[in-house]
Amino acid sequence: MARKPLMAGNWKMNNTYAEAVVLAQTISNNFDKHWTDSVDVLVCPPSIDLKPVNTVFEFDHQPIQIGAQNVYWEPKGAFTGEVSVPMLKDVHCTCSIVGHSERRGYFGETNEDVNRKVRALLDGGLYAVACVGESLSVRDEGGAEEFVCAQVRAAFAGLEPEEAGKCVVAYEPIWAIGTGRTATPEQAQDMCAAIRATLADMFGAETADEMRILYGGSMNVGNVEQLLAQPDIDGGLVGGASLKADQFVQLVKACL
Ligand SMILES: O=C(CO)COP(=O)(O)O
Repeated sequence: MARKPLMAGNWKMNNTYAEAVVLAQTISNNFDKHWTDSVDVLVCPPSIDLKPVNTVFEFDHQPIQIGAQNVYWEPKGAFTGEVSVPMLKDVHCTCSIVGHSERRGYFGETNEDVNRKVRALLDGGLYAVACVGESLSVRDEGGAEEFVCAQVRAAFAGLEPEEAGKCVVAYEPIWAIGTGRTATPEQAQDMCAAIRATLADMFGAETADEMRILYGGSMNVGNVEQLLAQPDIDGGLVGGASLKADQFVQLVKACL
């Protein structure tokens, strides 16, 4: 089964409100809505900018999805600083990133937290973009595949195959994020193949074959073609290059 690629921009903690609106508008102005016949496109701004960014895309009738960078699993209540699945749904998010290495590293997010977030998103009708990836020391010790596949198992523990099938995995080696040092296409492919084998073991080959696995980590217009040419890489989760409208649009076009 041919998987539809997904090109996703993770804006991280960048842009003021005005800058976010200008970036969304510039993407929209340079975007041909027919592209989404063959590629899904997702933008993940800071949560404060989800509504205005989506308003730009909806006003222009652009079929560009918006997603959050993080979510909490409780629906509402006394959880200062958190944002819930119903809140994301209310501003027309289709998904949230969960388990990004920056959340795991700086904010102590655990595999169990990631699993709760995946569960909450699916229960609320949204899908998860679950991030996995090893540090350089884990890779140098030769344990990268085992480490990453354990993260996949933990993120999707307890799901039914139909639920898992809605989700996306993003393989982001920590040593390649924001460093300009991309994994080689072979390194990325090998890991994405191992992730798919893990998904097949958990949910069956048919589901694993449907699920999209993205690569993230210094993806840019210079390396995107080679990465997308790999059989188990179905798109990208892009940080730095997604903050420049022209570059993000080029990355989308590379999926066509
Ligand atoms: O972490 C990433 C996307 O979630 C990747 O970031 P960069 O593309 O800036 O390396």
